[in-house]
Amino acid sequence: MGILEKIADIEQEISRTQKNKATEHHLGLLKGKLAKYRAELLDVSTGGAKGEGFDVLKSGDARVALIGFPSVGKSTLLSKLTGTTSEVASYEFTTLTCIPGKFMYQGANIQILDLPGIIQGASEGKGRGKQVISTARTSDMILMMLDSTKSHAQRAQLEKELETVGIRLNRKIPDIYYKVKKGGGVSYNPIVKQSYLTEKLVTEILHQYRVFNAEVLVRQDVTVDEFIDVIVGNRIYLPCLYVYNKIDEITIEQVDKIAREDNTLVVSVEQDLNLDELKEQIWKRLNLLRIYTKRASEYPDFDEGLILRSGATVETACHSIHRSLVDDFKYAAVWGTSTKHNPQRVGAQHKLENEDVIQIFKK
Ligand SMILES: Nc1nc2c(ncn2[C@@H]2O[C@H](COP(=O)(O)OP(=O)(O)OP(=O)(O)O)[C@@H](O)[C@H]2O)c(=O)[nH]1
Ligand SMILES: [K+]
Ligand SMILES: [Mg+2]
Repeated sequence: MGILEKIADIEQEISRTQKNKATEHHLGLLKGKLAKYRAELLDVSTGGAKGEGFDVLKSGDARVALIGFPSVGKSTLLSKLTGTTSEVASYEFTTLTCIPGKFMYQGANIQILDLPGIIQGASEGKGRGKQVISTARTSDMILMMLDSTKSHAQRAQLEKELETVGIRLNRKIPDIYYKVKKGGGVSYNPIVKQSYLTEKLVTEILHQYRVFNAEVLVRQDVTVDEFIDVIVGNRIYLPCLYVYNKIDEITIEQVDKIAREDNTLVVSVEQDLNLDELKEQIWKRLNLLRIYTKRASEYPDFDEGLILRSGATVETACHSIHRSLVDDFKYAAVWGTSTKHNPQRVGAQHKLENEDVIQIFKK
């Protein structure tokens, strides 16, 4: 039996099995097996999926991947936002490769990738699915474009394709410490009460992956799927914005209903509706910091700024100003929300926040 058939079998068995306390353990094991076959299929663990993506040079401060079914308006958006031309047409699969473009927002240079439309079964290699998904894995954020005139089910279908290949949307990395050991068996330590995991289930799932000695420290109440994610590894956690396009074709009541959903924005790319808000929402989800630098007895330069990743420290800022600055670094003065007083004298490990102003003092 091929892997695809094995996967289909297990999926069928999972959907046939009633979900209750008595079947929980069995279902957990099935999920473990399913994740294993999927990993084999995609070969992500061996790096097979790498390099299969479209080879587009990463440039700018962050990368956004446009994912959606055919003809939802992805290329129309790329052309509008970036001025790069990507062919737009009313027929499906107009775009057959990856077209990069970029736009500036809040001083950040944001790269956006227009990709071929994906179809159901993409995760198994249908269409250009594998390439699109591999490229999506290299991005910092997914912009999932949906057609607001079409069935609402499209969103769940696309989410499933991405889930299948280990992309987790708008979710945090489960707080589990997991380490494979040389001996001593499986040591399972839940720090908080678990609703789904048991020592037996954890041990048996690990056995499916031929892991017989490991330390598992679970620091939050997790689902079986979250546990499996940690075991399989190679998961990618990305922010996702759901963008419903073509609202010019639906009623105001319908627009209102869609707009109320989480992480969702309604737009009409063609009619220029809500595109400024779209840029703002992209910026927010990329979690970038804009930091201003200042010289002694001068005002900060609010036109120029450093664009850093969330979590960046004063040391990171030094690096992005000049390579050798860290060596000469004595201390920094910081004004902004990251400090108690303004200015505050801080060391290299001080964490910066958006819109902080920083002045570096050298030895
Ligand atoms: N009514 C309406 N039509 C739009 C809007 N945006 C794009 N379209 C139309 O939707 C069709 C598909 O647009 P594309 O940009 O080619 O869509 P795509 O998602 O890139 O399609 P593929 O590359 O084939 O996957 C075109 O006929 C566009 O004119 C919009 O806001 N409203
Ligand atoms: K199209
Ligand atoms: Mg296109």
